[in-house]
Amino acid sequence: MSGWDHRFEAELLRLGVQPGRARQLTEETAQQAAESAAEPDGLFGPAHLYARHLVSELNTAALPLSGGEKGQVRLRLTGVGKRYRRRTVFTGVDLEVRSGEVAAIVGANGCGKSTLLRICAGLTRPSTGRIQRTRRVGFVPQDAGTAGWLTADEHFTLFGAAAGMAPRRSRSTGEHLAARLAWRPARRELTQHLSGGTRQKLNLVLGELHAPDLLLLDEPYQGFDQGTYLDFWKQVLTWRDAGRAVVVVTHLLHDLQNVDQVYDLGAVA
Ligand SMILES: Nc1ncnc2c1ncn2[C@@H]1O[C@H](COP(=O)(O)OP(=O)(O)OP(=O)(O)O)[C@@H](O)[C@H]1O
Repeated sequence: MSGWDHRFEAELLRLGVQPGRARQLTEETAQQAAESAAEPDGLFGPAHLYARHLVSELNTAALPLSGGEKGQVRLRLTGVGKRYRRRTVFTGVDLEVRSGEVAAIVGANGCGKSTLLRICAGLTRPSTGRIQRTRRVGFVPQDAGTAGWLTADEHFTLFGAAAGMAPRRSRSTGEHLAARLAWRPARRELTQHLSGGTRQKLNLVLGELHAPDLLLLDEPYQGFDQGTYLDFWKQVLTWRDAGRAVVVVTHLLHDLQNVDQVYDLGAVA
């Protein structure tokens, strides 16, 4: 075994993977590198980081769910916790969100709402616990993940391509979804020239472009005017009626009348 393989296996063991399974994963990884005629370092990056990534993937079991049937579980967290170095942000989060349901995550500033949503999206690794979710996930981060030098149409094409959509379909879907938020993207306008609220509309459309089964929204209405805010909640209810599962981080108590369950993260720290 190479030095990389040794470090990889050692990190798997340190992360609690059973010895037989760790050996099997190490051999499979070495084989993949050999088949690609590449050094594992070049193909997978540093051994310890790849081991952590793999363990996180293994702990994130995909729920075998698709389609719009109501009532099926789209997201399940069991005993999920997060620590940053010595600081425990939260522990023991159990949450289940089903198709046709809207869940709100609430709690004081800094209690870990955005961290929890990133964990649900698979972008942050939990320190403890297990996550199961459907494969088709849309994530709308708090800070718009858009590029200032692209137009809205270019965003639609780019994000659509990542989901395997043809350019024309991406653009027409994006424009249709934008219209639901009372926005008609101008053909040549760069995103950097859009208002904050309009950029946030783009962010929301991009999260929904590929018709995900599960939508994860981190305070998605920042910068919206009153009319757009109401359009947004109308849209949430449309998603729910279409059998999607929605998780929304919110600070606004009056939002809670629209949701099926409220998870107070402040209460579990
Ligand atoms: N990458 C990181 N490294 C270290 N600490 C982090 C990291 N990301 C978040 N934190 C810390 O974790 C805690 C939770 O942060 P998070 O942004 O999830 O809280 P929040 O409830 O969403 O806050 P807010 O309501 O202000 O948006 C904070 O103390 C934050 O400083």
